[in-house]
Amino acid sequence: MGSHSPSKLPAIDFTKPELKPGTDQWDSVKAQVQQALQEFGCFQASFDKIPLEIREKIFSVSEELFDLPLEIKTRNVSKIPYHGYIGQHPKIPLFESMGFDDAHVLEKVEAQTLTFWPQGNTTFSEIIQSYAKGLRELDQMIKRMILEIFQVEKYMDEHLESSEYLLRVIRYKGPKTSKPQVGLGAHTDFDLVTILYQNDVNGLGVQNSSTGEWIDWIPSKDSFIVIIGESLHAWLNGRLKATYHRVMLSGDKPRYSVGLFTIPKAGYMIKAPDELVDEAHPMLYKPFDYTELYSLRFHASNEGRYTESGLKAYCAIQN
Ligand SMILES: O=C(O)CCC(=O)C(=O)O
Ligand SMILES: [Fe+2]
Repeated sequence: MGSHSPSKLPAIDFTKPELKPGTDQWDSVKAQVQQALQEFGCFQASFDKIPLEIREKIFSVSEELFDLPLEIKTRNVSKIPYHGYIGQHPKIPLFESMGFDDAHVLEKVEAQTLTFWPQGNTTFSEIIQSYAKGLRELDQMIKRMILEIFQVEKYMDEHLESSEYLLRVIRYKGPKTSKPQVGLGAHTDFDLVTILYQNDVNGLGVQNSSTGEWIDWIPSKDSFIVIIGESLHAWLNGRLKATYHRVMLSGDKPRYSVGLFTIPKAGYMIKAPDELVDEAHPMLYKPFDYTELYSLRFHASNEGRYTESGLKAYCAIQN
């Protein structure tokens, strides 16, 4: 049920066994998604298709990865800014992150694993891959529901074909203070949809897109946070806002989190479909290529990715 009160994030249950398009259950969950997105711009999803063991181990294998020497971690490189290793950044000193492109594909993860452990690390690659593969199912259900809500579900195949998955594991050092410190400043993500999961050290806050109120997320082992990114905001011609979120930390325990990001493929132009453009909703953004714009934005700003949205600055249409 979408249990709402002003300072609690809507919670939606995706654990129903027969959650298939066209069923009553689907429509009832979709109605909750619609309400949550309209009122809040974000929600928490419970989802149990990833075995609990994998959900627990994702943090211990992350720890193993982050405990590697820096010169090994920095082998995690990517053409796209922020997809590879990030750490020791003066603006976000507590934060460290590594990315895995196409993490749901075992061979891809295995190949990347070899850059960290030349002799291989089967446990590591299998946990990463099964986590990403399981969560991809949730991502695709949510995307289909969103397209149905705006009656553009005929574009579902195009969405699936034009996007790819990036899994990022993140560690925040405990700041060793009792007063909360910034782990990651308030920002929107630039992708389509992000699904976040974390260990038992809280810290994520999300902003209600209607009221501006910040809500601390109190997670549980089977709940994930679903965040709308700028690329989906643009593709939907503004029907949904991108979700502002941030991480604040206190104490000395490290916080581990993991994000599944859906990224439009390089070369794919994000452009709102005709069905979503009319007199009441003039086209908001010029078509853009995620990779190109993201790189441009990243390089143009000293703060890298952690600035406010660059989308308006680069491609807003003056209506
Ligand atoms: O650590 C988290 O929960 C949030 C991470 C995040 O917002 C990001 O990497 O974009
Ligand atoms: Fe984010």
